[in-house]
Amino acid sequence: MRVIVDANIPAAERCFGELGEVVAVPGREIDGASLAGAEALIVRSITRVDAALLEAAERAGARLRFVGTCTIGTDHIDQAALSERGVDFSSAPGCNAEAVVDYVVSSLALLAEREGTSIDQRRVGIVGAGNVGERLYRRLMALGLDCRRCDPPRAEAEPGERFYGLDELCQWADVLCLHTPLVCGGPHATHHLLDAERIDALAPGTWLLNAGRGDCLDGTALRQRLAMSGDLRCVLDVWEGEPAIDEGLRRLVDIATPHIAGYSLDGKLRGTQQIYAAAMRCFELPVRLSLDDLAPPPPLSRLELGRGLPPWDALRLCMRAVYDVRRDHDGLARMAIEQGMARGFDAWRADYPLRREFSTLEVAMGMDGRSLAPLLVAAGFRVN
Ligand SMILES: NC(=O)C1=CN([C@@H]2O[C@H](COP(=O)(O)OP(=O)(O)OC[C@H]3O[C@@H](n4cnc5c(N)ncnc54)[C@H](O)[C@@H]3O)[C@@H](O)[C@H]2O)C=CC1
Ligand SMILES: O=C(O)C(=O)[C@H](O)COP(=O)(O)O
Repeated sequence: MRVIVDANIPAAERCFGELGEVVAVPGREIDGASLAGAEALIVRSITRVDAALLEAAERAGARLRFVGTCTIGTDHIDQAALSERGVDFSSAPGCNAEAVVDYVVSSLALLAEREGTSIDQRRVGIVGAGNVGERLYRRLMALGLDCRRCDPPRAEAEPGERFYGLDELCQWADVLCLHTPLVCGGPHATHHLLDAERIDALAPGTWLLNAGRGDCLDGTALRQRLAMSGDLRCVLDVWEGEPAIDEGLRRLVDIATPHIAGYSLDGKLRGTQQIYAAAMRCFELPVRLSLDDLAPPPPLSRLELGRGLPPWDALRLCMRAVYDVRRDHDGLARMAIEQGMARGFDAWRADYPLRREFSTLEVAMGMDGRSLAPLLVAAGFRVN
């Protein structure tokens, strides 16, 4: 069997090699011709799998029976077009949700440090409380922040849970985190959910983060507000028009990264493993590999904290030992200068430096440091 995989999928050969010949193609170059003879296609989010691609693939002699995306988001997949052709489909729900939460916590801590404040005084509004948003909600609440959620589909399905309307949340929050999927129609559409009117209404000093999908936020309206008054702090990981993003907007935001919030090795491997398992089930083969077989030991597995550090300084130190979001912000800025915006955006992602999740680090501390343990555990570390 011939399996076409996005070249940016770790452990692809090891996992999908169990099905047959694995051919790696850069995600943006997967077209009908490259699918000639293929029975399985494994992508990430940058390959649009729609009727046009499937028709071109059929003309080139593909006999697709399985399509999998090793990502949480599915807006790049026309699932109706697959189902019409009887092609099995699977995505990887939740695979990199922990990594996105690490990214957000790391970014909030950096903004607070730059302002000389602490994040535990902030009121955080989370828009989209699914695998990512709900984990973020729990982590931030455990860290002592005041958080509220907006999720109309969940509000309808779970009348016992407390959710807030978007406008109410925007008024209340001084930090707004967007974690919605891109949904283009229907009662809960998210395209430009944060439109010009809502962006203009944000109170000065609000911190705005988007790690969902770029099209959920009107980037032109945000650029105009930042250019006019510069009174918001912004963290953008996702953008309209990726990879050729608005360079003017990139320069104006405080933390600008190239859609890597979920790019921990753990998150990527979890995605690969979930799709490997789905593909094996589709072809009625045994699932032999687990995440433990794929994930190497982390380069830093244990850290011993000395005495006397204030709690949030200790936390920042542990976070930076595992992941420092400034690396990705600086990396994108450098790549944009060296290679131009679109190529630079993809170059940083294709050659992404190793990153592990907070949970891979065990923090040790002496008896007098025990009071730090709850904070570190709340942030996602293991302590002993
Ligand atoms: N920046 C990155 O690297 C990553 C981005 N993502 C994006 O984040 C999105 C969310 O991920 P998950 O939480 O895992 O997905 P999920 O499907 O578990 O949750 C999405 C949540 O959004 C809610 N929602 C839908 N429409 C809404 C609306 N109009 N307003 C508010 N909430 C709404 C849903 O009810 C659901 O609870 C993904 O669809 C993907 O597009 C995911 C992983 C990595
Ligand atoms: O899982 C998702 O959804 C994401 O947004 C991915 O983390 C994005 O990764 P790529 O598909 O861009 O490699």
